Order: sequence, then C-alpha cells, then structure tokens
Amino acid sequence: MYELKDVPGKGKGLVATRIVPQGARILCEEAVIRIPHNLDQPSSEKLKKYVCQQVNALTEQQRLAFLSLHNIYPYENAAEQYIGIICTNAFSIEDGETAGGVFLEASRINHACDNNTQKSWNENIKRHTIHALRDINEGEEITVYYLAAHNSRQARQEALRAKFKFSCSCGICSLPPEQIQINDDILEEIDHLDRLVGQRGLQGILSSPLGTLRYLDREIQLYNMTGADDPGLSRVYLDAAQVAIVHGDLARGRIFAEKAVRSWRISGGGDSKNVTEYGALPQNPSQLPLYGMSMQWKRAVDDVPNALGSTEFEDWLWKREASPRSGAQVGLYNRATFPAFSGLPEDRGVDMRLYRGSGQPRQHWCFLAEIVDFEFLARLHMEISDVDGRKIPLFFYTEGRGSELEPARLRRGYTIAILYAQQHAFMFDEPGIRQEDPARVKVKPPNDIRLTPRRCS
Ligand SMILES: C[S@@+](CC[C@H](N)C(=O)[O-])C[C@H]1O[C@@H](n2cnc3c(N)ncnc32)[C@H](O)[C@@H]1O
Repeated sequence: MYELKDVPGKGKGLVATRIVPQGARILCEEAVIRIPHNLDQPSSEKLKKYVCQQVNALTEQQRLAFLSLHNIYPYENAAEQYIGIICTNAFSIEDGETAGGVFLEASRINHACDNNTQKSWNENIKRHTIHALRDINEGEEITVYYLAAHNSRQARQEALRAKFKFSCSCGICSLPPEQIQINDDILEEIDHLDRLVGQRGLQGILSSPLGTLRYLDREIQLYNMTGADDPGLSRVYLDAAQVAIVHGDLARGRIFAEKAVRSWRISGGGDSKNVTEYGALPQNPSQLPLYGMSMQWKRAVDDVPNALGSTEFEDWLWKREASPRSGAQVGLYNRATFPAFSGLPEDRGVDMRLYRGSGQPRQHWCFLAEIVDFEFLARLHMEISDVDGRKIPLFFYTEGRGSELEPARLRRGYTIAILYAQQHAFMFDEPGIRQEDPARVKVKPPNDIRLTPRRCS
C-alpha cells in the first residue's frame, strides 16, 4: 500500500503505491518502545537508564530499525541518542499510563496541516492506527498532523519549528496570504465555537437547544469550507445528536449519530473506542441516558421528511428557520432576528459566529422585551420580560446611566428593543443585560410593537 522513500526537503517519508480509499486502515502497529508518564523528563537519569534497558531488549532487527530513525537532537552518548530518537518520533498513547511510544513504520510519516490520514491510539486493540481521511492517489505522500490543536498558520509554524525543527510547506501553508487569512479565520471560529459549546455544556443543551444547534451547524459549515473530512466532525455530530435526543427528537438524533459514527469509522476504524461506544446509537437513539429530559422536540425515529431536496433537508435537519428574502419583512416571531434571552450570545469574549474580526456583526438581531418594572438608583435598572415570559434584569452602564431614555417612555408594559443585545453574567444578580450603548436602545408604546409569542416548529 505504501513504500519508504526519500521525500525532497523532508528526509524519508511514506508514499502510497496504489490508490488508498477513504477509511482504509494503512497501518496498525505496536510500539517498540514506551515511555511511562512518570519518566517523561528528557534529562532525568532514571529515563536514560530505562531507555537503555528498552533499546537493549529489542531484537537486533528492531534495534537497527530504531537506530535508523530520524533524530533532530544532538547527542554525546548512546542514552542521549536514544532519547533524541524518541523525542523526534514518539506518538502519544492514550492508555492512562504511557506518555508516548515509538512505532517503527508510523514514525516515518511526515507532517502536513492538510494531512490525508489520521493517527490514533486504539485502546481496544492496544495499537496505533493510521487511516485514510480521503482517497489518496498512487504516488501521493502519506501525511499526518503532528500537533494537538488547530491553530493559525503562524502558531503552527512556530510549534513545528520548536518541536520538530522544520517549516511546513503543505498545501494550506503555501496558500496566498489572503487565503491563509481566510483559513486561519475559519480555524479560529471552529475553535471558538468548540469552546462555547463546551463551556455551555449540558446546561446549554437543556436551556438553549436551538442556540447550541446553531453553533454546531455553523461548525459543520466551517469544517466543510476547509474541504477536509476532519475527525473533529464526529464530535460535533455527536453533540448535535445529544441536543436532539435530550429533547425527544429521535429522528434527528439518529441522523446526527449516523454521521458521527461514520466519521469515527473513517478516522479510527470499526474497532475504535468511539465506534464501540456509540456504534449502536443510530439504531437505538433512545438508549442515550439523557433521552427525553425534555420532550420539547418530540419526534419518532422514522419521522423524517422524504420529499425534500438536499438543501431543504439540511435546513430541516438543523432546524434552520427560512431566511427572509432580501427586502421581505421579518416576522417578530423569527427567533434568529428577534431572539429570546436564551438565544442571545454571551458577552464574554467575541462570538465569531456573530462578529467579524473587525468587530462588525455578521447578522442583525434585536432583543424585544416588555418593561415589567424599573427603578433609578445609582443607574437605571429594569426588570424586563422576554418573548418566552422570562424575567431578566437590565442595567444601564451608559455614560448617562440610563438618563438618555426619554422619561415619557419609561412605563410599565412598554416594549424595549435592544439592538445586538448580549447576555451578561452579573455577580450580584441573575444573568441579564448590561447595556453600554444608549443608541442601540429604543422604547415604544405597547401597541407599536406587539410581542406575540410564537414558536417555530
Ligand atoms: C517523525 S519524523 C518523520 C520521518 C522523517 N522524515 C524520516 O526521515 O524518518 C519527523 C521529522 O521529519 C521531518 N519532517 C516531517 N514533516 C516534515 C515536513 N512537512 N517538512 C519538512 N520536514 C518534515 C522533520 O525533520 C521532523 O523532525
């Protein structure tokens, strides 16, 4: 399937000798040397002694193969040489005890940021596997991604130079500067959305399922923009399956779970830990322990619309509201444009889903609520009620502390509209809105804007 060859500018590398289809297992290898976590200190005497014992225990053939591996570190004795080879070539082993190990074949695979294979530790079979993330052509070099996280090109280059002493010239790193910027923005936004979903956790899934689904939908779109069948997709699809299943929607839950499992099969194989753990979920989505915590989205597993085109199907799957045609009036029940409090972004950090790098919003939204009560102490403080009837505090941190509002408009029952409103976590009150810009606030008599609570399906 592959051969070891000289690759210009990279030393040796593995090159496909025939077409390798997506999902194919290219390598499945045991470590010849393992370094336990408690010895993971390159200069320690204990490590030197341990490594010498490990190398001496290899067969002659293995020892020669080990010694022929690439070493980017200088050395003065055998122990330092062995440690240099290990540091240049080790892959991580996620078995809880081992920091990393050396694999004689896989260690020959060079890095690319647009890698065509995925390396992963398979705890079920105690081996490292390499799977094709996409079809690989005959004569094409087999590549993996050496780093842990998605970063900007500059951060990746710095990390690769520091740890492996080379500059990457892969397809992504060689793009023209403006396209590198676009790619960096996409990776940054994926990273940001990942963290947002993680921070919100189960609470986010329970209290704001549609908001969480919006984040995940955007993440998938961003992954698709990179064109890669990235292993990160599986985690996003699993999260989407959880959102649907927790709220009783087994139909969407099954479809999302199928996509997650398919992605894990491609990157780690049918015997990988994730496929073992979640492989049966598409057949029986109600097995998820949190199934039906709310039945807000109740839907039977086979209740899937069958006459939709692919775009309409994706819109249905992700519960996307139809976006209004340009010039068309947006109904007040449109939750994307007029979100409830639970659908507002948080003001911690910049939500890349909603803002461009320049700080300009990508889309427009306006928060509408009814004034329930108000008082003017150190600043104007209102209690307001959103379209779901949820009461939240609104504090004015404007220059005039809220005095900018027309006093005649400060009436209970009047409607307050706040452009680009965001959730704020107050130390001294329930989460609410901390308003700093008076120009983004309008108050209208109740008959001017009617808050008709209507739910989208
Ligand atoms: C694990 S080894 C990979 C196999 C190695 N090329 C060999 O000849 O055995 C890692 C080293 O390979 C080289 N390398 C890996 N990916 C590279 C890339 N994309 N460009 C240049 N050198 C690379 C670097 O010297 C790096 O420290």
